[in-house]
Amino acid sequence: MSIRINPSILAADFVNIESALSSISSADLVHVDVMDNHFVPNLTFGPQMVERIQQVSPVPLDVHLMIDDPERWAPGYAELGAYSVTFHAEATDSPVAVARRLRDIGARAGIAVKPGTAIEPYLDILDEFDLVLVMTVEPGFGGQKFMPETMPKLRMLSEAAGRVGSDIWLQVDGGISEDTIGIAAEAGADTFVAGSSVFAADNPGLQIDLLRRAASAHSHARGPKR
Ligand SMILES: O=C(CO)[C@H](O)[C@H](O)COP(=O)(O)O
Repeated sequence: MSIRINPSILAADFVNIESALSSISSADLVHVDVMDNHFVPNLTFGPQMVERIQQVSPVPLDVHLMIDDPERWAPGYAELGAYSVTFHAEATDSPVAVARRLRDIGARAGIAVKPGTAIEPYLDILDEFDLVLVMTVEPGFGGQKFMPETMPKLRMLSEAAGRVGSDIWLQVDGGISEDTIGIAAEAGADTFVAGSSVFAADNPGLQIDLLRRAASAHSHARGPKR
């Protein structure tokens, strides 16, 4: 199974963003956290900054919208060229409509769930999405502790995706390090967001390799591990 390591620039030096981006050129995508201080109690940046990141990034953008009203805002991130755009299930009553709009524009459409949000309502409509993000911390801040109690959701997603033969990406975000990435890979994740563990490392490129190796050692075909 393909493994993707997506460093989160939330942990990067925003004043030296271009050099931070060049240090992670061996990553698969760069994870870009958009926060509006309404959906989460933190504020980052909006489309103008993301467009600039898109222009200078050596790898495609994986945009994670922690914002209200994704119906209004999400399409703009797809239009500026983000490879994937993920919005929160808790922020909309029309997740399928938002995902279809993102796909129409040409982005991979992702849906994210907070640690306390059930995944069952989405298992039968997985084909509407290209990515499901299971948050492994409460969204809003980097540097938090990985929550292993979120792993049953990944196992359910992995089984459901295996049953229907979907190539959907199963992403985790929050507290991902060499110590925790294997737990998430074992549960079925294939796409890993890592902020502090990559950008606090002396050599972010080497850290990406180490994370990739640790995930690969625990990854297995979709469904329960035999
Ligand atoms: O979405 C996020 C916070 O809401 C961040 O992407 C996430 O927390 C990554 O940071 P770290 O790896 O330091 O936990």
